[in-house]
Amino acid sequence: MRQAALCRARPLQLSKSYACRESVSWSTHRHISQTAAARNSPSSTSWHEHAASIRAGHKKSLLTILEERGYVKDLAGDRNALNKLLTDKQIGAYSGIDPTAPSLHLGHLLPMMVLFWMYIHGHKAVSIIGGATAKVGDPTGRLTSRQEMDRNTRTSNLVSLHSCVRAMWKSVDVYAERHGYKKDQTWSKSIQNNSVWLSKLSIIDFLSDAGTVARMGAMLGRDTVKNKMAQGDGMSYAEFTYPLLQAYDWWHLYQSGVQVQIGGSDQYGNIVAGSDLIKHLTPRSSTSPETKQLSGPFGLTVPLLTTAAGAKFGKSAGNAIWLNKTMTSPFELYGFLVGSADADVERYLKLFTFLPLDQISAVMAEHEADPGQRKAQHLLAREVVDLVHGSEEAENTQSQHKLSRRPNLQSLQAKAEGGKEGLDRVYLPHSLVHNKLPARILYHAGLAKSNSDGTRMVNSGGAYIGGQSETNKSEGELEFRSLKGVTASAVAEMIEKSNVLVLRTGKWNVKLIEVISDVEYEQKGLSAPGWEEILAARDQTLP
Ligand SMILES: N[C@@H](Cc1ccc(O)cc1)C(=O)O
Repeated sequence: MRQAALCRARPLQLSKSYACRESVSWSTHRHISQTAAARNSPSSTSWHEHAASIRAGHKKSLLTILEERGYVKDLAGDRNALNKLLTDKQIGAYSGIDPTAPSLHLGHLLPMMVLFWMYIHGHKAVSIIGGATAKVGDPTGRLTSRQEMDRNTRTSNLVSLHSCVRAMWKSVDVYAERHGYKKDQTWSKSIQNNSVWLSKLSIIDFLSDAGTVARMGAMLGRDTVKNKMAQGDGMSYAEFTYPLLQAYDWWHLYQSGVQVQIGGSDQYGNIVAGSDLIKHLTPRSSTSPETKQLSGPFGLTVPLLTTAAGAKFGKSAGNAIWLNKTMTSPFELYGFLVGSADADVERYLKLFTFLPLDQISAVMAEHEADPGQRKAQHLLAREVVDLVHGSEEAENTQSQHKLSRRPNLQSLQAKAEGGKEGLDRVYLPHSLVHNKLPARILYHAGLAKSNSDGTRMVNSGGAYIGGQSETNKSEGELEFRSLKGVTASAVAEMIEKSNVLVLRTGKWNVKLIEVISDVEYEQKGLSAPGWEEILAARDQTLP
């Protein structure tokens, strides 16, 4: 019976990308660059030698690294066997995401980080997008069923989630290199859609493989089933079967060496369902118990993160923080992370960055000496934006954030009076500034003769925006950066916070712009280049 099940399961077609991967031979060498090597392994030594130095206690094993950084909540399988497996052998690891939304969110990043660590240590990483499982919807931890999605939304979610995951994986290579882990051809990653195999699976094969292995007692005993039936909106047969579909994914992947599944802490039950299925469907062999254990499945769940205030991590005011920048701007992502509580930031640095632990301890010591500067939070925010959106975006976002801190007006004035800068204070109405390109604001503020003159100044690097310096402790110290690359929305966000904008052209021409409402501007009887046009347009639209 078991053999028969195996024979049916084997001929499942592999997806194209998978088939490609399979043709790449699995080298037994780890290639870790010099810098990382200094921390983790000897440069370019064989897997063998590296394993020997871990066994001798000279290097940390990958599992120890994961444990030390706080990634491991629960393990399905024996800890020491997994430790040995990850040390001795190049294996495959996977984590799945159902495309219930068009983008990854910050919560997805945690299990993905474990996959990234495995990847940069030479293990084969597989991201599964649950095109098939999303049609059923994982009921885990829910009391109410998900709203059914129409076909178009499902397809568009699938496509955009896929591109989001792909972008993440691309970013990881660059981010890893910045931290000393240099990519080589043995690094292997793939993204696969489980509808490739699940939609080809016949119901009879499914029932006779997974269906006969799963026991009703165990399935009915699961908290999700009990709670949803007793306190929730009941459970459909399809939802009840969800763990078996996920189990089948793993069984499918296991046959190509994917021995580890990683998931959020709520995924433990689904992971165990997969591990049980694999154990049942794997033919008994005459190998020793140890060899058998080492060839078996292992599950790893990451902790559920809650902020110091008890909210689910990755949600701000009840909304998810997305990794797709059209849904959550890098500025907002940075802002969310920079707002991390002092009690959380060290933990997050370990979980969401590749920074070595000694560097994290060093920054924490600096942070504790002067918590007001939020040095650790800024580092966290910058690293995560770098990982998700790349280093250029991270640098821009960080300087925009620094600029958005409200300048201290009094000391700015004092500085202007004492210094060479001719600081001129002007008012501008909201409509001339809000969501306007910086070049245009230069014109309205009287710093450029026209719109195009403003654009020319910005493009030639002759126009600047000022904000309060963070590095310099003297309050109100002005720091200028070029306006080139500063977006209208960054300026808008800045104004939203402080209502003040400091712009400079050339060396000395500085305007301190206070943004007031259109009504107040009119009441004050003020005018600025471009304001008449706004008034004229408004008068025309009046009844
Ligand atoms: N059930 C997982 C997603 C998933 C889908 C398929 C898998 O094979 C694995 C995981 C979740 O909801 O988070």
